[in-house]
Amino acid sequence: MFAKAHLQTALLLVQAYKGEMPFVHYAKQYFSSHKKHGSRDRRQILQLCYAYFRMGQALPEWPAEKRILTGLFFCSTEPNALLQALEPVWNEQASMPLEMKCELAGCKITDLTIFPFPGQMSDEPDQLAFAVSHLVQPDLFIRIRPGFEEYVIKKLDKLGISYSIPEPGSVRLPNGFSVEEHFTLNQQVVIQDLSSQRVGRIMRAAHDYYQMAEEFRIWDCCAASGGKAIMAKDMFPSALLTVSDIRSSILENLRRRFKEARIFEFESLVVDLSVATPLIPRQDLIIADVPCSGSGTWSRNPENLATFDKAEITRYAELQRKIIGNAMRKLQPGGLLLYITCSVYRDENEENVNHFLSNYPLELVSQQFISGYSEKADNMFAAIMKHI
Ligand SMILES: C[S@@+](CC[C@H](N)C(=O)[O-])C[C@H]1O[C@@H](n2cnc3c(N)ncnc32)[C@H](O)[C@@H]1O
Repeated sequence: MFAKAHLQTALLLVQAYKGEMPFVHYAKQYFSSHKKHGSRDRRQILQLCYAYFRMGQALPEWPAEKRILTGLFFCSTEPNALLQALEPVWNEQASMPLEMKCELAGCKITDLTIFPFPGQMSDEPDQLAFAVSHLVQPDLFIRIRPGFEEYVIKKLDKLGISYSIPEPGSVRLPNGFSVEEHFTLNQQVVIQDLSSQRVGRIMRAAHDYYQMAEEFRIWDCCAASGGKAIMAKDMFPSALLTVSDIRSSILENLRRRFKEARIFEFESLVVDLSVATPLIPRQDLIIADVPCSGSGTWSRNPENLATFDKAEITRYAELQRKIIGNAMRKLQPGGLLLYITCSVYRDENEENVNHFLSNYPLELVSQQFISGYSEKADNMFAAIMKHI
């Protein structure tokens, strides 16, 4: 009976939500003005809402209630109490392959065009596999900081949890594992998606290929709280690091994280790169992990699958061009520009790289779609360009 009431609340929420803020904040506001929902109710309602969002653009002609239930069925990998209460016949088949679930639900797997604007995507992903990957919540990944490899693995073994090592230094953990309870966050390990860690390997390869000195200048020009910057410092400890971001509050987070990470020597500054270039020396490596649609990470915030506005792709692509235009003024001849997005849209990725190559003295070293969708990880794009 509660499940049916929760379904009605979820229906109300998903139909009222228009993408005005992250859904988690929207739902929080709703629950704070509707105190009758206890924590178990809230969990179930949210589960139903997210099941709906994970259906994204698929089967738009189906009524919203049916899309919630179908989403719940498709997202369930084993029988569970909520599905049992709402669709007991489907619950018995919860572990079936997706193709068979589709038959049972009255659709075909090719109807699962979950992802918005697939025609705008970079060529790389297999569109259907990519679309249905959004039915699954990605895993949690940590990067082990240099010197703590043995300690972390021993501790994970001792805890007896199920983990795996997709690549040396990376650990895949079950969602819900409390990293901070067991490790000193940022000192021993950093929470960082697998694809983001792979960007580090691209950075390392380019550095080694060009035989750059170990002591060189790095500028992380869109640093946020410093995920890429900490990784860069772990790879090149003697590099002279500058970090900047448009938001001073996020740089405060960065400074706290850097302290925990025992990184004390760096310059930090607030700068809006869409309109200005900071007064800093020319750099050997600029890391530009630019603001983007985030479309490669929508498995983590699936409400975007249902609400994303196409005009945002152009808005981001233009902002990215402005940012690179100003950052370029500080790239040393012979230096490297590492352009990164967590987008799957061509305009933010390959098209922007073409624009940079045509407008600045740059040559392409490599560009790569870092595909995470088949590994329960994010999807990213990275291009390395050299100042000629
Ligand atoms: C994708 S995030 C960077 C993530 C970060 N590199 C990491 O690994 O954790 C992009 C950052 O760009 C910043 N940003 C947005 N617009 C900007 C601008 N005009 N100038 C400089 N930074 C900007 C945002 O505040 C955000 O922190």
